[in-house]
Amino acid sequence: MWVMNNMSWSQIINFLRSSIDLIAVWFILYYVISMFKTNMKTMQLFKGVLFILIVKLITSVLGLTTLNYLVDSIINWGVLAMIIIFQPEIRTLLEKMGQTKMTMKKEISDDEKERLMDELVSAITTLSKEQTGALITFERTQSLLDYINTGTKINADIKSELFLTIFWEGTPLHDGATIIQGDRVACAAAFYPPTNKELSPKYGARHRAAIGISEITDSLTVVVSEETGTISFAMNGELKKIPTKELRASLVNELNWFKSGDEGGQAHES
Ligand SMILES: Nc1ncnc2c1ncn2[C@@H]1O[C@H](COP(=O)(O)OP(=O)(O)OP(=O)(O)O)[C@@H](O)[C@H]1O
Repeated sequence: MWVMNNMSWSQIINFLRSSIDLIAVWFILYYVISMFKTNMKTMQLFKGVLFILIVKLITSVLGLTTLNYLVDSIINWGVLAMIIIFQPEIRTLLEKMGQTKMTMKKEISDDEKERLMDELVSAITTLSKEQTGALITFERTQSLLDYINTGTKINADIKSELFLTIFWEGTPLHDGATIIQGDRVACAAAFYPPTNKELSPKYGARHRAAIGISEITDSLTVVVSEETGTISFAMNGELKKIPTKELRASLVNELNWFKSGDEGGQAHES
């Protein structure tokens, strides 16, 4: 109160301006860092930029003019190159800034979520038992619109029969991935950039695609192997085998649809 009494209006306005400035910078940094954390490609970029800045600092301090000139050229052209190379990531970042929660955009009752979970578990379990290869991706906070656009839009209810029909080998849509946005099946036959990681030879193109999308977005992809029927989750660039009995609990846990996180933990296998 004493401080406020002794401040002129212009000082108060300056103080508020600086606070808004700082809060805005904090928000931008927060979003950029959260993007880096979930995206391997941008994480590598972050390390690259950090390396160049350190080299720039060293060359300036030591007065290494030729090297300094070279680093300056890299920085000047690098900004343009980064905008071109990381155009999808920049778009995702801007989209993310304008959204609140992508996973469940509209209010859905817990009963309805239980029903959706039953449909998903039933579909994935059947696909696994019948050794039908499948890729099912759940959008989380980062938009998958770019990848939905590579497939065939469906915008249908989540139904077990729909997944069994999509991934049946006789249909034109069985090749590629199905993407789920909230409580809707957004598309089928989507194409993902495969990972370049070294993987065991037992993993083919389907598993590479699942890991690939999990490296560049924070999505969760369920992969069912055609060869073995094994169910795996691809998240944050890693593949994790999921025993059928744990499928429901693992999905509930990863998708975070239920507030307390433990509803529907029992497997309801059909
Ligand atoms: N880049 C991609 N994006 C989306 N789907 C893909 C991609 N590459 C392959 N697929 C899907 O994976 C199928 C090929 O899987 P492949 O048998 O090579 O993989 P796999 O990892 O060995 O799996 P499985 O254990 O099921 O045989 C394709 O028919 C297609 O449906």
